[in-house]
Amino acid sequence: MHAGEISNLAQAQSLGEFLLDQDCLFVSGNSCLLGHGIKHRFNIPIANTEYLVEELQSQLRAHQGDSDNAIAFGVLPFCKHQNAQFIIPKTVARWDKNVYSQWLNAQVTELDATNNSLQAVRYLQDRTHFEQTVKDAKSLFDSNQLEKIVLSKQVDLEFSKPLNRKHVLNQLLQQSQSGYHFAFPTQNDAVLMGVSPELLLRKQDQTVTSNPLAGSIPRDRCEKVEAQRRSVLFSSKKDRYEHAVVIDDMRQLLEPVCDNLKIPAEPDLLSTATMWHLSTVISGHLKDPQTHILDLANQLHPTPALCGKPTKPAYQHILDLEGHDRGLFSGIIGWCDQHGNGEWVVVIRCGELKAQVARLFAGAGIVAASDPNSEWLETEAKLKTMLNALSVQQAYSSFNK
Ligand SMILES: C=C(O[C@H]1C=CC=C(C(=O)O)[C@@H]1O)C(=O)O
Repeated sequence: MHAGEISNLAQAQSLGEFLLDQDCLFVSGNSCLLGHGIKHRFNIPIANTEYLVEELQSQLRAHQGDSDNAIAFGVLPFCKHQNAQFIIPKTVARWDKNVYSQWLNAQVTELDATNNSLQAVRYLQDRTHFEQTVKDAKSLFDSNQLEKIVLSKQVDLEFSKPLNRKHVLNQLLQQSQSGYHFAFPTQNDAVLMGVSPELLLRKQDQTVTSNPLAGSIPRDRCEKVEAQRRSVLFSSKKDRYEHAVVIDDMRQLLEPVCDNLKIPAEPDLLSTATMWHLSTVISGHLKDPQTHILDLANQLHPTPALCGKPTKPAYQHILDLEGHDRGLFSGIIGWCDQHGNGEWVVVIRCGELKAQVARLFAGAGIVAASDPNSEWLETEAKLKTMLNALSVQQAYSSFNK
């Protein structure tokens, strides 16, 4: 199942429609990997990485057909006691991103956007709850139990009519030029879609690349304010520390398995349509060419950008403090082939769309210097990627007044 190349609209149009209940999408740079139809869907527990990789490889072999390099799309949950979901598509094609965007855009009409209003907003963790968890977490830093923890909220948006998922995906592509757009039909008849800014791991032969993010500030329309915010973020001791905790953790895991691991001494700034982040691009050359991408990705996951440091106690405190299962949110999503190459990003700036409800997720890294109110506002700003794609930014704000 070698991925064929789709580079013009005429070629694309001959393929019919993108069907969100059975097609998978993963966008990286100018290229989209598209899986059409479901040949085989399966689950694998993620608690044991060796088992995960062996089972995945054996499923790919069993369903490779006449291909010499079958591809699976998948999503790993946040919790290590749950299962990853995988899909081996009937066909796979690599598209030029612009061609894919035009093709998708041609499948939605303006009518799709109208007459669907926001009826209710239900927080699984509301502002009071979230701010209290930040305060509780701060007492754990005082007693030296933790260096960092990522706390999150989930919110259900209920609409008057079933959501037009294709329209929402189209909006995500139109509104966010950069980032890794994804769509994956989950087992419970929902579609997980979003645009993640954070590359956990890419592997092509012996080369691995990662782009961890941690430390954030919302964007602003005014160029002057933007410049101020960039400089505040870049020089913020609190955000630099939040970032350094993630980088140290990744270095520990990648250094022993890579030759020539490159990690810049200082972070850079990366922007999405709504946020600025501290960002570091890490690259290395794998010592063992046989290493499968999920060998490493499942060990790196969850990094302190989604969980905390030390990982195990942070994870346990997240369960206690948040009080709701994160499910696939803050997991990892991507694809891999039979040679163990692939690309996985963290499941953030996204939503699970099911019938009339969109469940959104947003988290923030908490360290000793965190302020509960600012962290809540940061999570609100992070929701904007999906609120804008759902065209409900204003309606959502009026529910919060
Ligand atoms: C947990 C999220 O963001 C993570 C990724 C980038 C920056 C983050 C931060 O600055 O807190 C978070 O660690 C989210 O967007 O829901």
